[in-house]
Amino acid sequence: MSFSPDVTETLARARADLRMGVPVVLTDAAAGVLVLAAETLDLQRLADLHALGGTPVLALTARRAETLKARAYDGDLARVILPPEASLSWILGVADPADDLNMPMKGPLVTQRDGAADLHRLAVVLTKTARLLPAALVLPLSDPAGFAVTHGLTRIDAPRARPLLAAAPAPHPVVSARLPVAAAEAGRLHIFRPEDGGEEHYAFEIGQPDRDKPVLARLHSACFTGDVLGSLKCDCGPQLHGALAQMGEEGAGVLLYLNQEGRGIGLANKMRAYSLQDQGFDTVEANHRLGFEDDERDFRLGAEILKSMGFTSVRLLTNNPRKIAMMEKQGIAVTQRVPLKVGENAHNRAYLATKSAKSGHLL
Ligand SMILES: Nc1nc2c(ncn2[C@@H]2O[C@H](COP(=O)(O)OP(=O)(O)OP(=O)(O)O)[C@@H](O)[C@H]2O)c(=O)[nH]1
Ligand SMILES: [Zn+2]
Repeated sequence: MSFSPDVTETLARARADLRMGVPVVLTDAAAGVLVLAAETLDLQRLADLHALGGTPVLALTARRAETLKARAYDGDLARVILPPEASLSWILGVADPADDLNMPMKGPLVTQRDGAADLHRLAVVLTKTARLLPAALVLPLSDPAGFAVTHGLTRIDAPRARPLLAAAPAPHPVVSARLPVAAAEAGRLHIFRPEDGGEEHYAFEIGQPDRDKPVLARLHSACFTGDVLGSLKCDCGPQLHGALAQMGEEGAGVLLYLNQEGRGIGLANKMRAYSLQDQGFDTVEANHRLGFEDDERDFRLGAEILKSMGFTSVRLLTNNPRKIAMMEKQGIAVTQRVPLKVGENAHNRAYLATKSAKSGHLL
């Protein structure tokens, strides 16, 4: 029967569970673990976790561990051993850097060095892709399959899930309609939806670009603060409107609006990063203190959408060489980089300078 969810669907369920604070079970041939997202943990579930016995660990990225001065024995990952009866605020304090400067002595944190960390790594990836703080409580289970059935928990078979997490499913076109806008009356908005029920992405097509020629294109990542509120902390709003204006003037172009808010960490985490920036950290340091990489976006998505619209080459409006490299790697030729230098102001000058110094953005 085809009624049961497949691995992609089960992963989407697991993310929704973690966002609600519901645990999930991860298994492979050798072991099985119970996983709870640190961010959505509550007192009752923490008490129940302690009552199960065993030694839970808090799995963190090596980025977060570095700030906490905890040893990461698993390369990109650290497994912090939970002190007996660790409190909810202790766990949140380790996961969330908001109070790092007020409470610099969270440790010393003892980290685990023996045993496999593969399921822990998957747990952290799940919290990241659920747009939560990248921190997961992990407890080994003796009968993981039975535990999942008894408690009605989503169970994920790690070996089958990993390849899917490495390559997000390509979104498929759902609908498109004519949409005249200020920059161009001949506009058409296309909606793309991923198979896993995740965020939809949009392509705004201006005019009728010739599919046999390089199209003027922009891969724009969502920025609610800049695009909608006109934030002065970044240059996203002026870039969005500058790109549309240029396409309008040329009479043809395609603007992809990718829902990868905050360079892929989500709006809540971006606001956490902004709080850290108010404490004096730059945009890259703030991401790292939270446990994220500088840029968590998957630009393959944009290439997939362009291909499904029939485009094979672009004149790309960007200052980011990584976008160009990723397009080329995914089989979209970038015949020209069209610089998009707009919107510099007193508030975003340092941000733009950091992007050029640390993230390779072109001036
Ligand atoms: N994490 C984080 N994200 C930010 C910050 N400021 C802006 N963003 C996000 O950064 C992304 C900027 O996207 P883009 O303008 O498409 O990308 P870019 O890498 O600057 O490249 P180009 O604009 O093409 O040169 C958006 O998703 C914003 O929400 C910040 O301080 N921290
Ligand atoms: Zn922005």
